[in-house]
Amino acid sequence: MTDYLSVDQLLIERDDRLLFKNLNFSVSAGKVVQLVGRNGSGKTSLIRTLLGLMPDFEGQLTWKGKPLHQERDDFFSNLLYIGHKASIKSALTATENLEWLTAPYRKVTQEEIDEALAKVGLKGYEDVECHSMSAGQNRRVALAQLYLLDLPVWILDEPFTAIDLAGVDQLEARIAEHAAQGGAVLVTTHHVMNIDSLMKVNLDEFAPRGRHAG
Ligand SMILES: Nc1ncnc2c1ncn2[C@@H]1O[C@H](COP(=O)(O)OP(=O)(O)OP(=O)(O)O)[C@@H](O)[C@H]1O
Repeated sequence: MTDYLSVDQLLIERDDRLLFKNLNFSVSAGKVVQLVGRNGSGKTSLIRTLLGLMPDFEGQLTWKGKPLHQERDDFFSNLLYIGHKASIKSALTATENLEWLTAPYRKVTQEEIDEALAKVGLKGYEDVECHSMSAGQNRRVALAQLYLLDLPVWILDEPFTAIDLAGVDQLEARIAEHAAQGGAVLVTTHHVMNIDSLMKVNLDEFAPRGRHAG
């Protein structure tokens, strides 16, 4: 089983305040890692650290067994990251957003975009500017990338936010399908997921004493 990303003895602080330490886990082919923890426990900080946006940490981060900082190009060319804010530009249409978001990877056709938007329940919204869509619909536009890009590793920060029940079921099924096909997923969510290949990492267990949830 390919270990794509590994976190070894990771310690992260923000403003000299320890968020967590001694954190170890791997994001491997065929697995879904669900990152949980109370608000402020450091889930987004951990993702930002993996993305190279927070250089101050202790411990080792590896990509396919090699130091992540030396393998950034390979990491980013294999990664689909959908952040908490989902990177949707409100002045662009759903189609234009998806063309823009997928451009670094490959040229997608209008037909592919139409199909992906239909899969996330946005048939008929192809040419609608995102400022006239709801929060959940905006998130669905971002999630359409999960049907357009063939990248093995997904990092999804709170992907279920603002999504209705039907959308939640569909997203969960898509995540499970990706893992079943050999993909690897790191997802932060408080949503309870029923996925066989799921492994939970609870950051509260790695927080300093006295800062556990409760
Ligand atoms: N921009 C920032 N500058 C300085 N400190 C920050 C900043 N953003 C967050 N923090 C601190 O880092 C800690 C971890 O925040 P982070 O956003 O990583 O937590 P989280 O687990 O993702 O939280 P949530 O569940 O609320 O999204 C917070 O307790 C906060 O004190």
